[in-house]
Amino acid sequence: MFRILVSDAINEEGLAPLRKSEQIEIVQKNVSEAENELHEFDALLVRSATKVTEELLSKMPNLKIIGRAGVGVDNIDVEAATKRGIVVINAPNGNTISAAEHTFAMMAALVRHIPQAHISVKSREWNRSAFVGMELKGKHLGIIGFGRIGSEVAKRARAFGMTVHVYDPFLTKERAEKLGVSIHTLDEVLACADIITVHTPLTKETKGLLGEKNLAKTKKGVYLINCARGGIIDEKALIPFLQNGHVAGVALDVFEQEPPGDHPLLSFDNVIVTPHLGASTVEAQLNVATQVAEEILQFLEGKPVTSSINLPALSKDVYEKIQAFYHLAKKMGMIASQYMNIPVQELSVTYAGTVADLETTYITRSLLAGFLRPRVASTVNEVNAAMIAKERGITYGEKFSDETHGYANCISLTVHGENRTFTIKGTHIPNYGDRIVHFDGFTIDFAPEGHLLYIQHQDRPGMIGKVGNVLGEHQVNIATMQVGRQEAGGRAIMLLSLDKPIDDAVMQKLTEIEDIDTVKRLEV
Ligand SMILES: NC(=O)C1=CN([C@@H]2O[C@H](COP(=O)(O)OP(=O)(O)OC[C@H]3O[C@@H](n4cnc5c(N)ncnc54)[C@H](O)[C@@H]3O)[C@@H](O)[C@H]2O)C=CC1
Ligand SMILES: O=C(O)C(=O)COP(=O)(O)O
Repeated sequence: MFRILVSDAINEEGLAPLRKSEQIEIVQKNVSEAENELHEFDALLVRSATKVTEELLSKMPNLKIIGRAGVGVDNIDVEAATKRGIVVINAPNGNTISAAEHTFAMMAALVRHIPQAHISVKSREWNRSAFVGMELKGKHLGIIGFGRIGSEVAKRARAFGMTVHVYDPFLTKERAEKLGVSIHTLDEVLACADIITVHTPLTKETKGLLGEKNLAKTKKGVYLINCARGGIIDEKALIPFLQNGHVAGVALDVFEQEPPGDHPLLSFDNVIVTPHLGASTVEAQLNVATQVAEEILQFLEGKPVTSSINLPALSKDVYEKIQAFYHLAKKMGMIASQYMNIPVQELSVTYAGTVADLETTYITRSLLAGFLRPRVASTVNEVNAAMIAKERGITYGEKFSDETHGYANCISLTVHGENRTFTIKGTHIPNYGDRIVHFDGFTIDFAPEGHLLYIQHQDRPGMIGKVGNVLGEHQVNIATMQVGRQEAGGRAIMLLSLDKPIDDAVMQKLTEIEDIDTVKRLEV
């Protein structure tokens, strides 16, 4: 049974996929109401109101996934979630149209003074000359941030006969051409625009992007719109520009602090505001809730998610193709980590054959997670494996090769430790399973499953019997056994799979057998 905490207002119909599952219980409470049961939740579903801080995460040790029914994840400490191995997903395009339409509604309201005129008429006034506006046709619109919403705003602006000027440092020429806009520098946009609208995420670079310095570069009489994130336009810096009339009007849907309380900007007649309504339409809320609910369900059923903020993107089709290798790689990582139980500096993974054509990033992350799992006390999975490896000074890299050793596919892992290197190779055979085909210099063939026992010994007659006797005396049943040697009478290995794990006493007995050099338990 999985428990999901829904801590913000999420569209009820959108939750239907989760409600259908008998394995899921949904609790709709805000975080403080759920204070005493926070440790029980497997998933958390939020919009922008819940602040998912490190402190909150520390109270939710069972949490595996955070779903954001919307775009912006600035209310979530993604780094802290990643460290804990918690997947963070969002619904990137469910509210695009609503946010673009709201931006346009704000633009029209701003230049035609609709909110002010509305208040005036409601106050029983009829003052037509006080609300003379400006046409949008023929005006220059500056769009800062040309992603999903910015580009939808541009389409609508063109329909209104506006000229669009875009600033987005990550926008390629090809995409700009395809969308029929020209790319400008920020200074060019600031200098030419009659109206500027921002559509970036809130990042270190965009915080205060329209601050004192850049506001001074805008045209006198400019209108500004922020339907993206509070703080992209610096609220404090804006005040003198409104006071001296340089900025003709501002439309804000978002604020540095939400709600903004008694903010000085609210006392300006030419500042029009909405309470973060960009995504608040029936359609957008149904879209984002459904998208996130479906993704959470997939995740809890052990399937891949497609809109993760902290995992490589993976479609269902791709997941189906890589699934087998993903599991094989994890097992290879676990075996290598236990076998090389010394500090290691580097993992090098080589993909050959059919696996080399797949999305190997994900497979490598799985291998890395498998490798770190026996070494790390905290949860380690594909989400935080790269971060934990970095913290521990372990580098890793991928290579591709044609050498499949006769198999259709082959994954090879070489672990570089202090004064020692270890290589393991594995293959996945459809309808047969995973096989380890090379182990530390030996050609071998065993299934990487369950309680494995590795023994390295001198190739002498009777060795198998001696090992069998010790295990038999201790009631340990051998399920399978594979042997390999480099040359007759030389170094040889046995890999046994046992029905139960063996304890230290049995290990000791095995080590005491003459001609046995090494005995290791490998749990997969
Ligand atoms: N008011 C509301 O209710 C809503 C607000 N939003 C917010 O709108 C914003 C845009 O959302 P989307 O278009 O979906 O995101 P997006 O990721 O599709 O687009 C963001 C764009 O900003 C650009 N960008 C990043 N850093 C930049 C920089 N330093 N300078 C200029 N451009 C930069 C990126 O290259 C990208 O093209 C986000 O902040 C999102 O949280 C989204 C939905 C509803
Ligand atoms: O999706 C976004 O980024 C939004 O800002 C929408 O926020 P909300 O879900 O309406 O609190």
